[in-house]
Amino acid sequence: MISQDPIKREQAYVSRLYRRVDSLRADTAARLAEVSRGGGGTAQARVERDVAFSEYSGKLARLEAAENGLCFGRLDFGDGGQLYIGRIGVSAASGEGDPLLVDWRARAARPFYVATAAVPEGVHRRRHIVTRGRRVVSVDDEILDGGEISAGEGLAGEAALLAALDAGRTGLMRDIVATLQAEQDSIIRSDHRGVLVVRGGPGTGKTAVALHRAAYLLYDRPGLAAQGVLVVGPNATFLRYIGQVLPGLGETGVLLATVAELFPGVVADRVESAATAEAKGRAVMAEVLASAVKDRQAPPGVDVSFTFGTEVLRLDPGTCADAVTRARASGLPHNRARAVFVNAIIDQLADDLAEQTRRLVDHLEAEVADVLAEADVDNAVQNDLAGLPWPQEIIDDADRPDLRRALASDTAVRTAIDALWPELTPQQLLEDLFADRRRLGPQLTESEQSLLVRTPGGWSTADVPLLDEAAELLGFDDRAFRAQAAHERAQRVAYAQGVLDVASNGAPDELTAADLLDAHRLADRHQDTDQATVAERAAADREWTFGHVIVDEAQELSQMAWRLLMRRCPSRSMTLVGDVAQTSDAAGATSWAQALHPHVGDRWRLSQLSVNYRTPAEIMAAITDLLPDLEPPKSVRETGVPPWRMTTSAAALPALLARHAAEEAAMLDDGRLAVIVPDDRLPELATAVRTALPHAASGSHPDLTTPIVVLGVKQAKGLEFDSVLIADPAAILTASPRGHYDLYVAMTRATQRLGILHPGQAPAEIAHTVREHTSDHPWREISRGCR
Ligand SMILES: Nc1ncnc2c1ncn2[C@@H]1O[C@H](COP(=O)(O)OP(=O)(O)OP(=O)(O)O)[C@@H](O)[C@H]1O
Repeated sequence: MISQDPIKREQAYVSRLYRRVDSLRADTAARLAEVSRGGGGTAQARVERDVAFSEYSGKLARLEAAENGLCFGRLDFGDGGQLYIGRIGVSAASGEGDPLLVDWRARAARPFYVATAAVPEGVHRRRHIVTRGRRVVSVDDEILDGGEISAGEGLAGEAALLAALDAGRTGLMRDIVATLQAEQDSIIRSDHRGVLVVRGGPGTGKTAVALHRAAYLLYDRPGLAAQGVLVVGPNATFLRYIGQVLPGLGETGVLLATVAELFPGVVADRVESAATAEAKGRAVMAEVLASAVKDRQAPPGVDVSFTFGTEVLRLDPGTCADAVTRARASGLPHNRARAVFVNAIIDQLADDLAEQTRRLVDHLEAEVADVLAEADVDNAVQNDLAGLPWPQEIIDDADRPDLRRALASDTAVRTAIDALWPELTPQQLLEDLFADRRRLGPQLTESEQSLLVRTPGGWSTADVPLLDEAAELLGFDDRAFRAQAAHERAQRVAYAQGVLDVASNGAPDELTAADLLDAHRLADRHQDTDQATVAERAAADREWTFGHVIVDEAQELSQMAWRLLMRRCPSRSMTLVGDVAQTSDAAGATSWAQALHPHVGDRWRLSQLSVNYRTPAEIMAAITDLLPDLEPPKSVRETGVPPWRMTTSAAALPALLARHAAEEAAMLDDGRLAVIVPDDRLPELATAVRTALPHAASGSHPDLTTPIVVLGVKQAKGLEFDSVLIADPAAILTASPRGHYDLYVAMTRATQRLGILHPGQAPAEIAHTVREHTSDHPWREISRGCR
């Protein structure tokens, strides 16, 4: 029993914290308003204003985000010291003494997550403070240095953790800063700079850990915010589900995207078969594309001739082949190497033209000499004729640039060059490649070629990594652009340094630009003023490279998608989370080593999460026959509510599904129910559910915050609901070669209850592990039986 005193005591402290945060907020808002009001002025004043604006608005966002659950813990140390832990760091108004609140990411906060009775880390008591709004509703203490090791040893703040896990779901993922567990904390704070793989079964907190690691790195590595963090998820529904976690932690500079969204300007909405997508995802496609580009550089087998003015110019295959060799030897991508090719061709044409002209002049001279010899012309006239400017003096070295320019701008010459080495966009290259099976090359089998050939129009998700690969191979001739950008940036840095020098001469207690930034960051900020956030700029720029990339459900990525992501992160500072057993995409990874070896060899680190926080033990016991070789993570809790299944006929399934969904919906309070169905039955069964529950959400972008949602099994990946009702498990099992994994994902989405309706006999995979129910009201009876 907890007496009221600790609650009162903590309330007093928490209220004091909120007062301080309110005052910081008011102060920051006032400064922001002041900055926003200022207009015009010198360039220097504008730079200072932009800097202050972005700093104050960031600070205000962090203060606003900390409103809920501002303070959630207290550490009492054996030596009498005390620390309060919360979402942000808060210092006293005087700026002196210990902080009033320590940011959960600070080193000092670590014992809150990792101290145990076995290794108390100097902590006497760990207190979880639970608040509702600004009110403290309970506290929960653990004494760590008392010599007793409790049954829940291994879990930090067991009561607070279980309360969080039992709470109803809202359709949006929540942060877990108050109840992070030690194994999760050590991954979040890992100082590993390269690729960190986080492996774990369903519900082990992989997604939560990945997002908290992003927040931690942004706190711990100050330069990272400017480079940006990319979080890649498997689909748009999942990204909406996790979308509030980082803003809720005060971090907004993170781009959340699916792979399909990573080629700016392309909307990947073309539908194609799983087999085609799988074929497009294989690494061999990189070779196919490289060959496709080479094909477009192939020298002709016969002479190419065209007219230039009155001359007929000819390019023989040997000349073209030499130019191709020189261009390829440059090592530049196709479109940039084109300049080398064009130079070589124009050089050759200019030589040919000079040679033709010389021959013409020789011929003319000979003719004139003959005429003169035949005519009786005196010496003086002969001398005058010899002094005339003959054409060979027109095409001398000084004239060559003009001649080259004339050649290069001549339409016939350009048409000929375009045919030999065309400038290509990634879209053109791919359209042409897929339009003609002869272009598809020897790396692919006949059946693979058949999967890829198609009529033009639109792009699929699996096309995006191919477009990106093509963009790399083709390049974009941006030398002039880059030189100009480098020059402008150097000017901005010099200018910004001047501003900082002046700004740092202010009064000692005034916040100045120099306190916040160095000249380089200031210069970049200044450039960004009309460009919104780092995330928005990164989203619009295919060549943006991120400081850190997080991939959730990383097992879903094809080899071609891995290549794209590696290009976005040359530093290879990455956190990859996933469960290879949950791969449903046939192009996805079956082992981490296989996926990563081509990019980082064996230079990656593996961490493991071992506890299932989502799925209760009763439901985990039901999946043992589904994937018998798999060792599932241990559930942290039991609910006492076993899953159930019910036999029906195929004809009766839709109506029965609607009825059971409605019955469960009525029992949900404010929780969430998902009806998970085979992908190809989604429209039909969603319509059926809506006859009983008209507000049930479904479709390609269902609103997960509605109480009932009907999802295809692939859409359910990564999500969770209080209750799950699965329809037609046999169809899920047989829909794809990875059907077992799909049913495994579906069954592990529930935090409380699971029901399964199967037309005909139950599939053997669940027949013995899930109890059959024959009554009309299984939800009610099972819940009643458990009371
Ligand atoms: N330390 C924790 N405190 C409170 N809740 C937690 C904790 N760890 C995980 N959870 C909760 O457990 C649930 C599962 O977490 P999460 O979705 O991150 O798991 P996952 O491993 O990504 O699952 P899956 O691979 O099955 O999609 C979430 O509701 C998450 O908030």
